[in-house]
Amino acid sequence: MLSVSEAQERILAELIPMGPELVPLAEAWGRVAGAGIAARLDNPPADISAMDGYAVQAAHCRAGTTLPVIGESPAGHPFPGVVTPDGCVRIYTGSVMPNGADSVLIQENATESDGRMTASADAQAGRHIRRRGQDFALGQIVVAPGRLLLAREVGLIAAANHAWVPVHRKPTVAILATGDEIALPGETIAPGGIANSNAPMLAALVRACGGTPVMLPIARDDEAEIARLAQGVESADLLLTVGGASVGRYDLVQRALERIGLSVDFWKIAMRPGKPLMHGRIGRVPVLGLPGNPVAAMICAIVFAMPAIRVLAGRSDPMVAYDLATLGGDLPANDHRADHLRARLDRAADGSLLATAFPRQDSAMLRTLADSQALILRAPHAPAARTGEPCRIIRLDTLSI
Ligand SMILES: Nc1nc2c(c(=O)[nH]1)N[C@H]1C(S)=C(S)[C@@H](COP(=O)(O)OP(=O)(O)OC[C@H]3O[C@@H](n4cnc5c(N)ncnc54)[C@H](O)[C@@H]3O)O[C@H]1N2
Ligand code: MOO
Repeated sequence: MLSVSEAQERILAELIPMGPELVPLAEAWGRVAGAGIAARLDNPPADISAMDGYAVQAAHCRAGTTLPVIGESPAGHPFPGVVTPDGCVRIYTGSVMPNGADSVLIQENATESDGRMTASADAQAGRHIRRRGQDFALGQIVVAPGRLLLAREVGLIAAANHAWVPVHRKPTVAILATGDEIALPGETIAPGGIANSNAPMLAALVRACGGTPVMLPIARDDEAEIARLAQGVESADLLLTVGGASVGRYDLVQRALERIGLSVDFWKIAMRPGKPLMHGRIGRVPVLGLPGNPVAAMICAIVFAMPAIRVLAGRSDPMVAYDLATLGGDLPANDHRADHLRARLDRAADGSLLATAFPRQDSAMLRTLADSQALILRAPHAPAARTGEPCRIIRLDTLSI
């Protein structure tokens, strides 16, 4: 069976990021930069005062010096003249420094009366001045292509004087849940039935990765029906199926999709939960066949679908990050499958993260998954581990899922 990292490589290998579109800056949050975004001006655009006070020549403004106030430089209205050794200009935070001045004496160190300012401290050359271009300069790329645009990037792009932003189009991700027992959440559930938790959960994950989910109708355990519902998939950028992935008589997804041209890349990986994961392609559309057990479906989605959707969405950093924590409980030796243990995260007294696996790790227990802040990663054949030893984790509490 394939390892988790081999499976990730094969899934990501052939994905092509979505093409570009322009969106208004106000719509850019959560999107991915589709091109390098260059500054359209210097920031600050001129030497600017960082404080309220007086623009002076430092060499001629010592404690006790009195200088005439020859003018004012309010923000947005630069002083047109020049500051000479025997004068000063009233200035404010955000005002352009007048020519000739090399320092700002803050007003707490000055008194003004009858148009004259008297300093109570020495001015220092260069003090309280924000230099032109010290944040970024005209033409510099301030946001690289592939960067996720959050509030800070939106502010930066605005400061760089753009009203429109080139982004990648959002990938459309079709979600096909299968199974005779699956009912819509809220419906009366027939004996033997179960509410469709997987499709809405996966749809939410797709959104968190920057994609647009499309929930197809639930397919019964019938090859022809599964094939028919998946038929329109050419208009999507990724197909996620869920359920019917294993070896039972009614696990029909692979055979059904082969009817509409599925070519299988791999099926089954050395992972728990998630062993029956399938990867393939229908025409140009990549397909991930997720197992039906909800926790297995979600963990496969985190480990494989998240990076895949992020690649399609244009992200240059698609992988889900691993972190280090300390084990909050003992763990037994692992078998040949890479394990992903649902775990609580706490802070130790020194501030470090403590990860404690829940005692029951059944792959149908969604409440345990929802109450987990992390997955503890156990490598194939990892020996037993003791409380206090280091462990690798995937943090769930920082993924917006
Ligand atoms: N003899 C074997 N049996 C199983 C094996 C195996 O290797 N040999 N693998 C097991 C593993 S591991 C998993 S995971 C499951 C995966 O099975 P399927 O992908 O075929 O999933 P189903 O049989 O369709 O469903 C499993 C379970 O999940 C429930 N389910 C399915 N879809 C949904 C949904 N949309 N929302 C909520 N719950 C759903 C379903 O009712 C079942 O309870 O196979 C093991 N078996
Ligand atoms: O993927 Mo399955 O049991 O390993 O849930």
